[in-house]
Amino acid sequence: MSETTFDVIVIGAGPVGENVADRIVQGGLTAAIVERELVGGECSYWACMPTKALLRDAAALRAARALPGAREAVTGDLDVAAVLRRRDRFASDWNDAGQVDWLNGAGVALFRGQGRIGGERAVEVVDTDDTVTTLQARHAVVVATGSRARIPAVPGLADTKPWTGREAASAASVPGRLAIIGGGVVGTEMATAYSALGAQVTLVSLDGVLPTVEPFAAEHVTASLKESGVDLHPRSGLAEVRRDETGTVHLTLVDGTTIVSDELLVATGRTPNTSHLGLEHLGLPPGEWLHVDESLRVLDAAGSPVGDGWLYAAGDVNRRAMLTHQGKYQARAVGDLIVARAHGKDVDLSPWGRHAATADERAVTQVIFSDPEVAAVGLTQRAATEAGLDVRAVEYDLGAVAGATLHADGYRGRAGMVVDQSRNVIVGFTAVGPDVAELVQAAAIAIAGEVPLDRLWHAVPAYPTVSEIWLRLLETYGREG
Ligand SMILES: Cc1cc2nc3c(=O)[nH]c(=O)nc-3n(C[C@H](O)[C@H](O)[C@H](O)COP(=O)(O)OP(=O)(O)OC[C@H]3O[C@@H](n4cnc5c(N)ncnc54)[C@H](O)[C@@H]3O)c2cc1C
Ligand SMILES: NC(=O)c1ccc[n+]([C@@H]2O[C@H](COP(=O)([O-])OP(=O)(O)OC[C@H]3O[C@@H](n4cnc5c(N)ncnc54)[C@H](O)[C@@H]3O)[C@@H](O)[C@H]2O)c1
Repeated sequence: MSETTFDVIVIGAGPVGENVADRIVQGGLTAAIVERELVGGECSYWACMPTKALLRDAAALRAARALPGAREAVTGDLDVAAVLRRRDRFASDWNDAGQVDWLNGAGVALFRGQGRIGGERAVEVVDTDDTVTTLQARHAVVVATGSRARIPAVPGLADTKPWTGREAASAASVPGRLAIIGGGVVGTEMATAYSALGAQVTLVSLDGVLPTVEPFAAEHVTASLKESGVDLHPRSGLAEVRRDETGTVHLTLVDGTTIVSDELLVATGRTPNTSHLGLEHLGLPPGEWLHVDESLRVLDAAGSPVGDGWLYAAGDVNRRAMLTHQGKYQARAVGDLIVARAHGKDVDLSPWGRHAATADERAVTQVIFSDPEVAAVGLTQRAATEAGLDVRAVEYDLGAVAGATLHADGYRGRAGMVVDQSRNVIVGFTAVGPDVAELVQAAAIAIAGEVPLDRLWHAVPAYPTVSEIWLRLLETYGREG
């Protein structure tokens, strides 16, 4: 019989669970991971990778068309079949053999099946033939079960069998007409992708496009979606929907507008994978997000760590920052913390300390691969003000920066930074424009490093690059003395 006792057991082998387990083994402990679907999770097969592959070819084409010389070499349209084939490759053809090899190489034991808490530090793994294997952890159990699409309770919606992000990411063909509900990140990226792939896209949103980013960035993306022919209903919701016998979807919006479409994508946020996880045995409500303390220990209803603190949660399931890279950052923090506690060593949970996931609160990075891209880190002006900070924000026309004019004719974009005036440090940065994705890491370093503005003047951007936006923002903010 194979080993069933491990130092740490991780439930869910998405990007976060994999990284927790890896960190545990690197720290000299043993780890098992339980996965009910594909090792690699949502990100590898139905989210980050395939969706970015769907967007990339159109972005390259736009870039070529923005240059008079290169434009002449573009003689046709996108080869949609080739785009989808490349997307399949980036989803590893929905085969997790490569990721399983990686787990094996990392020394992590894989158990396939549905994992559920079976008692203190115990995890039951239910196989497809209902065989139950009970695993016992010496130190900790980490829940990294992620999230899935939330389907709102709209009459007829469930019967319509709508697409979620999964189907949008893995579709075998492009529908003629695609209606999208939700103007958040998934809705906006998929409107961009499918519109470029030839679908007539309608986007319905309660609160506009990308409501959580800086308004100037959302305005650029909204204008561009309209220009590319997306039919926007930015202040409306879905009242009812049905799919007729021919497969056509009929939507009625709350304002009475009717829309006819071939497919419907629901992109209205996420719900946690915490049902059937045995949480009720611990007095926790199934189906809810897991609340955690600063060391990512799961808290009970009274706000105390479950048991003596043996249960942790990382990644989407704790809702701190639902992004792969932030979840992997949590994985590194919590993995090292569990190792430290197991060895009786001190843990450092001070802000920016080794075991603290401080960036979840202060320096979340995100790139939205819309057209144009949005790259942001830290707090928006609004979020900073709501957090009680005394901030001043400045913006600058990215299209006026020499590097940007060279990058593409007619470059349109904007960038802004939010400065905490009491400490003279940046707490937020946002850029919108073609190919701004790579700008965000410089800002992340400035924010996480709490680099004073006075010192930032000495980080001289090379000429002529888009990064000269840094100099322009500093000049706009003004230099003391
Ligand atoms: C369409 C879309 C595009 C996205 N694009 C990006 C992007 O470009 N960049 C980015 O940073 N983020 C992106 N995200 C977010 C990103 O996918 C998630 O933040 C990330 O996948 C979270 O990782 P996770 O490991 O916490 O959860 P998941 O990736 O959801 O993995 C959880 C794993 O746990 C397994 N599991 C669940 N319950 C059990 C159980 N009881 N027993 C056993 N196994 C279980 C699941 O099968 C799954 O494999 C996107 C999301 C969507 C929907
Ligand atoms: N590039 C990236 O980093 C990337 C890409 C895709 C997804 N993600 C992550 O995945 C997560 C899920 O994304 P999402 O877009 O599903 O969620 P979201 O929370 O970003 O956006 C959901 C949107 O749907 C709207 N909505 C909710 N109910 C509605 C209704 N009944 N009718 C109309 N609109 C409604 C909300 O107001 C919101 O604007 C996010 O955390 C996101 O950060 C990241």
